[in-house]
This record gives sequence, structure tokens and C-alpha cells, in this order.
Amino acid sequence: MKIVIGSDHAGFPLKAHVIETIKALGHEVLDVGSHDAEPVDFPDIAKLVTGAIQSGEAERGVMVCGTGVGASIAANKVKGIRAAVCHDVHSAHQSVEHDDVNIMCIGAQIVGPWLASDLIKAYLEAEFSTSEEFRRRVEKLHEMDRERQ
Ligand SMILES: O=C(CO)[C@H](O)[C@H](O)[C@H](O)COP(=O)(O)O
Repeated sequence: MKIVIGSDHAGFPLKAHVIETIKALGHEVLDVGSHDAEPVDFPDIAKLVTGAIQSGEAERGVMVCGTGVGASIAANKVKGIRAAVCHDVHSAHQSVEHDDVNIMCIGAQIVGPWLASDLIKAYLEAEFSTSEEFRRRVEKLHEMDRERQ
């Protein structure tokens, strides 16, 4: 898969490790910044990450900010995006299996590199379930997207 990755200044220290992990798992990486530790607002980076998914350039994304919270709020403002903060391995895979999450957000000030690697592995190895209940629920999310004002 092609994975788009973005971080703000608070997520930047973990971003290189995240990229290395994604590549080691055999995926391609599209890095939309930030490219240094200069302060940058997470909504600006979220626009770049979500844009790559909306255009089809990347299949899934990973965003790193200080807590993962701001990144997920910003990403979820965009149609077609299902973003979640995942700081445990179970949520990292279930968010895809049940909810078809397409951007996992992690907090560089919350998790260390070892856990980040485990989260990314669980997220990228997971596939959206074919079970009717999960498909139905995500279809309702698509409906909510279409009804957005
Ligand atoms: O975690 C975040 C938002 O949820 C951000 O990455 C920042 O760390 C947070 O907003 C704090 O901002 P600061 O400019 O890094 O002090």
C-alpha cells in the first residue's frame, strides 16, 4: 500500500521512526511534512494528509502530533476520512476491521517508538471486515458524510 504520513512539530521527532517502520513492513511512504521541528499547525498538515487519500494517491494515512487528538479532529472534518487516535494495539487493528479507519493518529508525546511500531504494524496488517454489520455501519458513516452541511 501507499501510506501518506504527516506530523506537526510535536509529532516530528517520531516521524522518521514511523516512516522507517512503514517501509520495513513493505509499504511505500508519501511524506507530506512537516520536514523540521519548526512550529506548524496540525490542521494544515491534516489537509495535506487527507488530500492524498481523497485524491487516491495514498490508500491510508498516519498522522503524528503531540497527542494524536488534534490530528484526528482535523482529519475527521474532511469527507471520506475516518480517523482515530489509537494508542493500544487492539484499537489499532479493530479500527480498520470494524470501522474502516483510513488515518491512524498517534501522539509522539504519549507513545514511545516501540509502541508506535506495534501500533503501525497492527493498523497496516488489518483489513476491513466483510461482515454485514460493520459494512452497514460504515455505510451509515458515508451517508453522514453525504449529509454534511
Ligand atoms: O497534540 C497536539 C494537538 O492535539 C499538538 O501536536 C500540540 O502538541 C499541542 O496542541 C500543544 O501545542 P504546542 O505548540 O506544541 O505547545
